[in-house]
Formats: sequence, C-alpha cells, structure tokens
Amino acid sequence: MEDWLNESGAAGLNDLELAEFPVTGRGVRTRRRFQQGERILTIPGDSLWTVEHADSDPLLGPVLRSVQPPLSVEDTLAVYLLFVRLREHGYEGPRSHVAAMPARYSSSIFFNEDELEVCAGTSLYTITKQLEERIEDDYRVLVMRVFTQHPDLLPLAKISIQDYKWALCTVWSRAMDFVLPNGKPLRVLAPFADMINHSPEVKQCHAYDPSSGNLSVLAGKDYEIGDQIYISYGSIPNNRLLRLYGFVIPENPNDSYDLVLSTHPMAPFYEQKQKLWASAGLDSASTIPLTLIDPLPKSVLRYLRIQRLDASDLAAIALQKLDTNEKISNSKEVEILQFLVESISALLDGFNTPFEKLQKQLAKGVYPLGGNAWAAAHVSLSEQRVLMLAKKRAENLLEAVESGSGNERSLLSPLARCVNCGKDSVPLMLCGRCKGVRYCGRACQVAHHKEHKVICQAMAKMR
Ligand SMILES: C[S@@+](CC[C@H](N)C(=O)[O-])C[C@H]1O[C@@H](n2cnc3c(N)ncnc32)[C@H](O)[C@@H]1O
Repeated sequence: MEDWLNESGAAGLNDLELAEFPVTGRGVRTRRRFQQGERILTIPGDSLWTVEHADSDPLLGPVLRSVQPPLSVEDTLAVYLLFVRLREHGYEGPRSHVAAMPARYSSSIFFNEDELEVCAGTSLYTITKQLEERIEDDYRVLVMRVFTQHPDLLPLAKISIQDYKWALCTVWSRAMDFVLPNGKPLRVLAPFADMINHSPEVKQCHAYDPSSGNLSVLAGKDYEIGDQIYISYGSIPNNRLLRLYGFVIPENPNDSYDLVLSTHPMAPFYEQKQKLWASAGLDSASTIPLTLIDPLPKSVLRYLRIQRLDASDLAAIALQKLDTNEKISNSKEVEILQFLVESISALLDGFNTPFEKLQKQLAKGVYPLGGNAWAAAHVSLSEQRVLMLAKKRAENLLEAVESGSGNERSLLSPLARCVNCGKDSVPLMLCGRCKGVRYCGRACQVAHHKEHKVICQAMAKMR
C-alpha cells in the first residue's frame, strides 16, 4: 500500500510506520519529531475512495449510474469496497488498501445476544436491534437491484450479508466526513490515513483540500520519535463509538443520552403546538441530547411546557402574554418536573443492570477487559450516568419551584450556585480541578465529592 501511495504522490509516509499499541491496537507511529500544526501526511486525491471515484470507475460506474433511485453514499462506498475486494486483476493499489483493512470488526452489530443484553435499556441496544433489521432490508434491496443484475461484476455467491456488514463497518469506522465550500457533504476513505487512531486529546487535525482534492493530516500536538500519531474522530459519546467504531472510552467526557420526546397527533391543539415547537427549533418528535455538561437542557422543559398548554395558555401566547421559555405557572411547572423525574426513573429502571452493580461487576472483572460485554457495560454506565445527573437536576428544580425559593433560574445555570446545597447568595469557590462547578464551602465540596468525582475527571479531561 505504501509503495502505491508513494508512487501516486503521497507525502510524509517515510516518516511514519504501522505499529501495534496497547488499547488502540494497530496504529501509526512517527519516526521523527513533529511540532503541533506541522503537516504529517498528505494522501493524493486520486488514491481516495469517494462516491465520485466509484461513479467514474470504468466497470463499476455504469452499474452505479444505472441504479435508480441512486444508492446512498454509504451503500455506494460499501459496494465499491466489495467490488474491489472481488477483483482478481487490476486495481492493485486499492486492493492493497483493502488487504490492509481489518477482516472483522467489533461494532455492536456483531454482538451476540448475551453481549448486547449487558447494555439492555440503552439507546445503543435499541438502535443496534433496529440497525440489524435495516441492514437486512438494505442487503435484500442491493441483491435485487444490483447484485443479481450484474453477476459478472458483483456475484451474489461471493457477497453474503456478512460481507455487506464488513463493508458497512469499514465505511463507518474508517471514512472521514467533510463539508465542501459549496455546503455539500463529502465522505472519504483515505488509505494509510485511515490507520490513525482516535484520541480525545487532539482537536480535528485532518483536512480535505477541495482545490487539490488531497487529504492532509497535521500534528494535533507535539510528537516525539516513537509516539503514536492521533487524529480526532469528533466529540463522540460511547454509544455511538461502540456502534460505529467498535470501541469505548471509559468515562468519556462526551457521553450523552438521546432523550426522545414525542406527542400523539390526536393530542389537543396538536397543530398549534406544532407551530410553537417549530418556532422553538423543536419538532413534535424531538430527540434532545442530554450531556454530562448539560444534563437537562432548557429545550426539554420548553418541549414539555408546549406539550401541556391548554386553550387559555394558547390564547395568552397568541397575545404575547406568555412565553414558553419561562414557566407557564408554578403548578404546571411542578407537573412537568414530576413527570420528568418519573420518566427518567422509568428509563433508569429499564437498564439491565443498575449503575452501582455494574460498576462493581466491572471492578471485579466479571466482563473480560476490552471485550464486547465489557464495552457494552461501559455504554450502559455512560448512559445511566447522564440520566442520573438529569434526574438530580429535575429533582432540584422541582424542589425549588415547590418551595417557591425562586432558585430555578440559577439551578439551570449551575455555575451561579453551590452545586451541593444550592446556595447562591454567598461567595462561591470554583472546583479547582474541573472548574465546572462551585461550592459555598469545604463542607459542601466534601459532601459532594462522591457524586462529582467522575464528572470532575471527565470535565477536567475536556479542558
Ligand atoms: C480509522 S481505524 C484506525 C486504524 C485501526 N486501528 C486499524 O488497525 O486499522 C478506526 C478503528 O481503530 C480502532 N481505534 C481507533 N481509536 C481507538 C481508541 N482510542 N481506542 C481503541 N480503539 C481505537 C477502532 O477499532 C476503530 O474502529
């Protein structure tokens, strides 16, 4: 692969080598020092895998162009990979790249029932089950529309659903996404650059140059000889990391839980409410990410306030006397917050193993380190952690509204109050480590330590 790339005009390969590393597995090692921002690697445009290249391939192009409606970007690249993998002559360069790719992946779509069961209750569990069905459907469509129509180029006997899943996982875990100056998205598979592993400690340092069509990797930090080179795959929570890339980051600072809020179209005043959701940047079926940094975004409360509006509230809104950015009334806010606390409790009850038990199991080594069940357990911890924070936030808000303390606003902006007791009228000190929360004194900091420890580490890492 490296010879092909050098001949095609790649730059930087002589300073790099493939090597095995603990945790990340195979990756790219540097043979020289790099300073942050220096160019490490350039892969020429002609060697990249893109939809454009697939469409202009002399053999595959006519096949792809004849499929109506056209295949998705993901399927086009997957079929392109399978097509090249099946060639016995020609395509030496791309074939050397395919030969260097992993033969199997550890995305959650390859988990057996027992392994997946460890994360039952998570969004990963649901999405993986749905994905399995979608992949089967998509494979059936490809068989009908492409493979059986072109048995000479894409013989069905050599493309099983397992092969299709391999190709999909190759795209998910190795392709890079960019937005071109004209706003169009571009998905690229870059030989050798796709051997670089992810680290949350570097910012995005790979770039596509639309004028040359080349892909470059810059140093995301300073490197010494022998160091592993990293890029950033993005701020990805564990549930997505495991589904798309087949790995997790314990105590991932980017963890999130996708809260799905929906309303039945037969609900009272549905159409009027739909307009209000739209003007709030929401939808009648909204998925709102709850994160470690913002476990209860204001948009969740806003959605629920709109959902519960009655005729008189709607009339007041029409006269601009009410704003769903603020609570409608104390009693309605209490109702919403009680519902939220109950709903989050129900979500937490739906997890196969509760947070503390799972933590103990992991500490005892019940799940073999780095294995599928271990990774699934971490996704469960990640999602439960975010939900527990969201529940705590909703409970604090509920208490503030019920007691009439008027503290709700400051509870939604946590930096303005003591995160343990909620006091906001005293001098507050910042947590020295994460600088993300404040305390009114040492006693509150000590009392809050157990709950705050994990988030503190995560936020400190992000900083
Ligand atoms: C773009 S490839 C990187 C090269 C890959 N390690 C290989 O040997 O081909 C992405 C894959 O590398 C692995 N990987 C990347 N970053 C990782 C990390 N921080 N921890 C564990 N595995 C990682 C995962 O298997 C992921 O799907």
